[in-house]
Amino acid sequence: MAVKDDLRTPIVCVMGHVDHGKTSLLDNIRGSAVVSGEAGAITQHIGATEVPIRSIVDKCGNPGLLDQFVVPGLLFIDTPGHHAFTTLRSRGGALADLAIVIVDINEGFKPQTIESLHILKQHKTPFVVVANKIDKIHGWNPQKDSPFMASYNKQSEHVRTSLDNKFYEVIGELYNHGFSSDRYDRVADFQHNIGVIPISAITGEGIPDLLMVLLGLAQRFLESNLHYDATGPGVGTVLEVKEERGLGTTIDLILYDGTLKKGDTIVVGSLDEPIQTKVRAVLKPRVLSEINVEDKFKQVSKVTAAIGVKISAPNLDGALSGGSVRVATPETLETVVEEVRSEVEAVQIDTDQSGITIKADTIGSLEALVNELKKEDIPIRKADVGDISNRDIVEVSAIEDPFHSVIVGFNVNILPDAKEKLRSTGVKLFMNDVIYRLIDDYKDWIKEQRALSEKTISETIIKPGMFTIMPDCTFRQSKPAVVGVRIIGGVVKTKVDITNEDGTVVGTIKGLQSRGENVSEARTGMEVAMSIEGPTVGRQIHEGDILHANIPERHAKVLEHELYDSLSADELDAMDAFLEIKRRDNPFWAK
Ligand SMILES: Nc1nc2c(ncn2[C@@H]2O[C@H](COP(=O)(O)OP(=O)(O)OP(=O)(O)O)[C@@H](O)[C@H]2O)c(=O)[nH]1
Repeated sequence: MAVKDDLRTPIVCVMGHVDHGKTSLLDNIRGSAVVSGEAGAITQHIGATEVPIRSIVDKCGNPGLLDQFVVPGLLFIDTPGHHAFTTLRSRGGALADLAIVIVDINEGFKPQTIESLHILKQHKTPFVVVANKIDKIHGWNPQKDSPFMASYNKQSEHVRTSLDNKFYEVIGELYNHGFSSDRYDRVADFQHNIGVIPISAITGEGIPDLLMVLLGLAQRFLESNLHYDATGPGVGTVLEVKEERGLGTTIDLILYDGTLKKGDTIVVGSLDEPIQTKVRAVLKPRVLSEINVEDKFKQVSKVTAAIGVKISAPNLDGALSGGSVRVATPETLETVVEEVRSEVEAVQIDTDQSGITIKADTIGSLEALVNELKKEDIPIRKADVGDISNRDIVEVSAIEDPFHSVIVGFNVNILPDAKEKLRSTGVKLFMNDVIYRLIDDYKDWIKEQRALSEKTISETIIKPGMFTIMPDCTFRQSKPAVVGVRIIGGVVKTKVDITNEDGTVVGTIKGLQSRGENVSEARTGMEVAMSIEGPTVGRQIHEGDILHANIPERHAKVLEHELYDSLSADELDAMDAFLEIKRRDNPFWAK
């Protein structure tokens, strides 16, 4: 086997929690690849670093391995983070073919570690986990750039045990999140098991192993996806829209298929109409030897996937981070414009009649947020890219449903005038840079609000209650009548009117006594003495009568529509019995 010409370089993204070492890992991969020799010199792209296969194999100290691989190397996206991962899409999927989730072995899982795993699972992207900062384990004896096992074997028994313990905590946490995993050298089937590699981004220990495992993954799972057509029209994703001196607005993009040339007509995703423009220049970064040249970039006439390049072209102002860039010919232009438009609309338009409003910084992260909210059945009224503006607040404040008078912002800021406006409205705002934190916060808030409003309602609403006057238990005939009653459904309280089986109000409960003590309410099963203002026993009420708490129509509606789920079985029985009486004459009572 040898490198196949029609396979493009797999694209790799590094994800993980803040400070767990994403940038250090990328620096290490970039730096050590540079020093590893001529043949393996890395290529710096715009927004990405390419490590050729030869460099990886050299690093592992086993040139024989070269024959085993067919992919030309690995292209690491230079912007780390799950955010970059979600932003960088290719036709609705993730742009990255592979991912590395980095976790500080001494700190374990953190919110963004978990978020990264969720996102990768959703996109079905193959990944490895690296347990970083092994050099910080107490007593560690660093072995610069050494493969992990060689380094491990040089550690004392005590250090090895300490590493093993921490390592198995990582494995345990992965298990808790639904992933079966093991140390990479013990994984036989990477499709069902996640490989975990202990590394140090500072000393370079374990990095050769990481690169080898990535290559293995690429080869095993991606070969079929990596075929590309070098002569086909270029397709890419916008990494960043940037103002450059002398060039105007430019876009940095990762081209993941086909070819892109100077003079090509391209269609670029935008929140408005897709941008149609002509490539003025295709730019690559200058290499170190050309440092004396003034310009940061050099022009090339054409590039082929996978590569990171900068493009200068007219009218790029509205280009969307994470959006598509596609080369079109006069014949395909119309179709390509339509496809690019529908990619953007698919995220924006797929919203509900009523629901919350969401904002995110890029089209990719907006899509990730929409997906997560949909999974939770949270309705979305409007999904948009950009900071939270005054207009957003005004629009949302007009929504009556308090649960929908909500803005959820992912990785965005609130503009100063909007902040001002927010104070004078009832709009609830959630902002975070971890999607599932946002969702949890929103759900917790809803729960809290529901409980609060149910509590207020249930304190004022008259609940269903049904009781019978027990035989031989008339203690006083009238003014007030005092009788012994048994509660047979729901709850009765003082100051509540009561009706008989005809629906006629016969009096008001004045007091309740249980075992000689005054009580304010009595529940099903209790036998209490009840004083009733109004009736006389033997006339309006009799021993053996079944009587009901008189629920006003408005209360009955609230009970049926809002509190039904919170009523107990016996309360429901009492409710049904009461409704039956009221609806005998008027079937639409409380409907
Ligand atoms: N000892 C040791 N320190 C490390 C290692 N990896 C990273 N660090 C340190 O940890 C800190 C954070 O590392 P970064 O690479 O900036 O982490 P990051 O994940 O890119 O952080 P953000 O970009 O803020 O999300 C820095 O001080 C690094 O020097 C490691 O393997 N060993």
